[in-house]
Amino acid sequence: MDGTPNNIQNDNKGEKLKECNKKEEEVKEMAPGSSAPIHRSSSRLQLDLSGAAIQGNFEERNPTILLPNQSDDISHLALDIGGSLIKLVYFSRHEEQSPDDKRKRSIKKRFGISNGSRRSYPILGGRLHFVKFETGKLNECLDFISAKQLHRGGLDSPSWHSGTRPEDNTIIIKATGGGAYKFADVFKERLGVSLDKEDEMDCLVAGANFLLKAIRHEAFTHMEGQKEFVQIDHNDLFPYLLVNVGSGVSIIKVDGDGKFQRVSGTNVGGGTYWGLGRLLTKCNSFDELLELSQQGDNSNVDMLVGDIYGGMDYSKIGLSASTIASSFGKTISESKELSDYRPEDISLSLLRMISYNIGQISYLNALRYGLKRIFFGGFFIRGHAYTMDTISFAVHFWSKGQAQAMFLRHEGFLGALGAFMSYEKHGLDVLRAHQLVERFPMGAPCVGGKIHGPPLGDLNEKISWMEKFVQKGTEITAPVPMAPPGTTGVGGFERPSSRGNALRSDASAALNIGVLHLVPTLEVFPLLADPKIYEPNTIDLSDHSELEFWFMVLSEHLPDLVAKAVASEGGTDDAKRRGDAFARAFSAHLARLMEEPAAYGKLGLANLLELREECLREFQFVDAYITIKQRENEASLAVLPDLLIELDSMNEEERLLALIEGVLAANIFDWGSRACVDLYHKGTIIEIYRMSRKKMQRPWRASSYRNKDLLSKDKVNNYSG
Ligand SMILES: Nc1ncnc2c1ncn2[C@@H]1O[C@H](COP(=O)(O)OP(=O)(O)O)[C@@H](O)[C@H]1O
Ligand SMILES: CC(C)(COP(=O)(O)O)[C@@H](O)C(=O)NCCC(=O)O
Repeated sequence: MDGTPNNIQNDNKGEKLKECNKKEEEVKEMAPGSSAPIHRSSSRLQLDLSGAAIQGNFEERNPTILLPNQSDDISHLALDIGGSLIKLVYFSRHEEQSPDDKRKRSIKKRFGISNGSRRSYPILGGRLHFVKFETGKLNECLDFISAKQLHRGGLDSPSWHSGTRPEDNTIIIKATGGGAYKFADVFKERLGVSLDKEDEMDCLVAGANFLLKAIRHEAFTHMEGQKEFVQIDHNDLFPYLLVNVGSGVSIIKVDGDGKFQRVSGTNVGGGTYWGLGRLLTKCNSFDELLELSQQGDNSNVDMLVGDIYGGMDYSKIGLSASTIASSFGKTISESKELSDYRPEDISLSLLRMISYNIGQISYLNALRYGLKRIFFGGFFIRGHAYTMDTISFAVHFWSKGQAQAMFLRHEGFLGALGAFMSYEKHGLDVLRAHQLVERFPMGAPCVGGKIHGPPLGDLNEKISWMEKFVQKGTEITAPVPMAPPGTTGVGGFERPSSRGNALRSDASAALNIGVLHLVPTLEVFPLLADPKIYEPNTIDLSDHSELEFWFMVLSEHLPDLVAKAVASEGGTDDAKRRGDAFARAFSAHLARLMEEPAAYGKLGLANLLELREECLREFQFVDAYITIKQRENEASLAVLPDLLIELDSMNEEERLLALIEGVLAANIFDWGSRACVDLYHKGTIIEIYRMSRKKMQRPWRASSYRNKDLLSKDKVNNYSG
């Protein structure tokens, strides 16, 4: 199982590496030409605190602190340089701002206006981005960092922001993984940065704990093709087993924040699958190898129990005839060459062998420590349905259902996130789930199971790419292979069911994670009974008929929305082009979600509508309903004096009710009534107000709130957002 000297305890782990690290740090901390150590502040998030002042009332518990000299454009980068892949997590404070936003901010700055948040720094609003490169293509990674100037954020010098860089001021970036040692010189040479090395196991645990505590719907189970998100109770998270399947596999018992023990590991991991697979199949990429496995039949390569027992089960010990008795065992008894075997079969056999093995070793370790929950991370998992099913199957089978395999959406980024967390004062650790909002770049549609298109910086590029895409007439598909349930019952390693003709879309070249928007100003509605279990989505789209219904609603409504969006931008040719591109991108994402509702995490109706907004914004439609809003505002203002007279004539109680109903009428009511939407087309907002107060039936009072006739498709026409 393990048999290696790898079971290092947290307290003595990596002493040598640490020592070497320490020496380097000592050198770093000495100011040149002096014996005095300088304060090593460069590993902190770079906040310019000069001129900081409390704004407003000093007695307040959390007064706003104004940082007048703080640049908003902080980027912050952490790396995990592994045996196979380099993972980057970087933070951008205010990326992609319009010049207008910048102007507003500089005005605010000039007049000393804070961002309005009651919470004070150091909690930062911004975005966390996740990117990966192959370690063998280190130069691409360096080019990326350099092009985006991500390493700038590592420089703790106010003067940097004004453009001068003192010669002796070294940029320091947090990094973990073996490559932080191996490639330290290259980083120094190419980017002039020093890698501040963090222990890999520390980082994996910190990353996993952060994700499990801070991100809603981070963990999920995957059994027989079914993905189910698991709500983790923060107070009942520890202990758990963390299995990181990277090039090799580390198995860690986690008891708390910073409290863990690496209890085992195995050298048969992701590197084994990819390395052996490449040699045996001549595949050019990991994804190609994984894709091949989808068409494989491992019984051509593996020796099954039935092969040994003349087609019979060995039921006495619980093994069916189709159970793999020996991976690749069939290849010894035949006088065949490698070329006589189908690469597809080899890939599948290898994938099953390694996944089962990892599942089994993990289970044994869970058993050893009495743990019920096993979280699997690392890029070997690749969001790949069949891999996850296989691992889950092994854990379930061996533990007789006592232990559970769970997977993490940010599977490959645990280490990089942990390295990021090791920057002091980024404030991330105190952010809570509701302050992290995940958004997906909507510009590039999904074709053949892959999100296509280059990383587009410029909208024109995005549109011209979209045009090419349309010209080609490429069919938009997002196949989700779901073979019929294939287990025969007597146990053993049967074939898990999520296998089919093509790779699942979330195992495509793109990552199935978005950008994490950190919004520290978001607060939980104080009257919620239990914010932890509150689910804002009243319509759960994991019910496929519900999803189909909404897919149809949104698709049918799309031309109308595009027309409005184009009109909102003056109906110009450019707006038409953008509208067309938006429609294609959004349709492609809808198609993907139809095939795989959980592709972007747990999906509810609110997410779908938010996704549509996001997509509109990506094609630079600021507000598709602006012209209608203007029309409504004008109409409302015209009748406002009469309305005020009417309200004034009421007694206080009546008036309050009328006011509340009026506010709701314009917002909630239109979500539920076809009649209301008809009014939009014929009348004005004020008419809706009057109608809602007089004779229209309120949909939320109807016996069947979820009745689809009441929840008409027209409710998506609402523009109140
Ligand atoms: N594009 C890819 N290129 C190479 N390996 C990949 C790729 N995508 C997934 N993998 C798998 O992920 C493994 C690396 O996982 P990762 O968690 O990044 O570990 P490491 O830190 O060792 O690089 C590879 O060994 C391979 O099995
Ligand atoms: C040495 C490693 C920690 C490096 O991490 P990786 O780059 O594979 O993510 C890992 O490969 C590992 O745990 N290997 C297993 C070695 C063993 O326990 O047998």
